[in-house]
Amino acid sequence: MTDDFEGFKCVGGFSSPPCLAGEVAPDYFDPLAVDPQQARDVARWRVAERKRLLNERKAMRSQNKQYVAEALTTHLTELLAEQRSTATDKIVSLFWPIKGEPDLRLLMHDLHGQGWQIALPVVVRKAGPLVFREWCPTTRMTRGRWNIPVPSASEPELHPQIVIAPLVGWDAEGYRLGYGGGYFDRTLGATLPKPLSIGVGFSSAHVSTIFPQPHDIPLDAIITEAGREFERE
Ligand SMILES: Nc1nc2c(c(=O)[nH]1)N(C=O)[C@@H](CNc1ccc(C(=O)N[C@@H](CCC(=O)O)C(=O)O)cc1)CN2
Ligand SMILES: Nc1ncnc2c1ncn2[C@@H]1O[C@H](COP(=O)(O)OP(=O)(O)OP(=O)(O)O)[C@@H](O)[C@H]1O
Repeated sequence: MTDDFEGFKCVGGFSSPPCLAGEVAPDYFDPLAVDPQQARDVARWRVAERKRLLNERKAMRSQNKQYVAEALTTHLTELLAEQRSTATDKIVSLFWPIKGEPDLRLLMHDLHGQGWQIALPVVVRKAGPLVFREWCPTTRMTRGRWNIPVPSASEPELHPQIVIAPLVGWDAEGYRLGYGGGYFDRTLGATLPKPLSIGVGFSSAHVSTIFPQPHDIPLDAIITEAGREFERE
């Protein structure tokens, strides 16, 4: 490599940050670049779609919700039994139900009884990755951000191999719509090795596409009361 930059518009050297790549090599194509207008349109669409899906979920009869939680428990029990043989640590994260999410607390108890360690997500930093804290049936819960019940700060931090994420919406390519904080994407994007990610929610929360953006990380599987709606090859 030569140090002669005469021919280049940018004379900063070859260690230019990626945003200058187009100046160093004019034909450079940035696959992660987004059209700002399009990004704004997608963000606006997501706000409206979340609202619609959350209202629909709110209106669901509690009998139906209970049926969904039971069916999800059956499907997840089966899936986790398949994972059991390969999982070395047997740590799975679930969630404490909020805003009409399926209540999988009985599953949390069952799995704990089967020897799984259960972790719950905690927002420790706004716009940061989630931290997971250990939960067991006797754990004292406190209120975290947005009043979400979380294991108290004295509980140990865990690194789950399997992350079960609640869905506000989902599409058939494994993309998830959540509450709009970007927390699961940030967490999955920052965790190595990447945990197995499973989205769970209502079959009726299917949308034809969530218009995935570069920050969206597709899940490995999507489970609803109808069974495995999506599974990565
Ligand atoms: N049960 C459960 N726990 C979870 C999640 C989840 O989806 N479900 N999370 C998954 O990521 C994290 C919390 N993420 C959340 C992100 C936003 C809002 C929320 O209510 N946002 C407000 C807007 C507030 C603001 O902008 O300041 C709202 O939607 O009205 C709630 C949870 C961690 N714990
Ligand atoms: N890895 C990331 N790095 C930086 N910003 C991110 C990342 N992931 C998501 N975001 C930002 O978070 C915001 C919300 O993202 P998105 O609409 O995908 O949230 P969500 O998946 O519905 O929310 P949640 O996971 O909290 O339930 C977006 O503005 C996005 O730019």
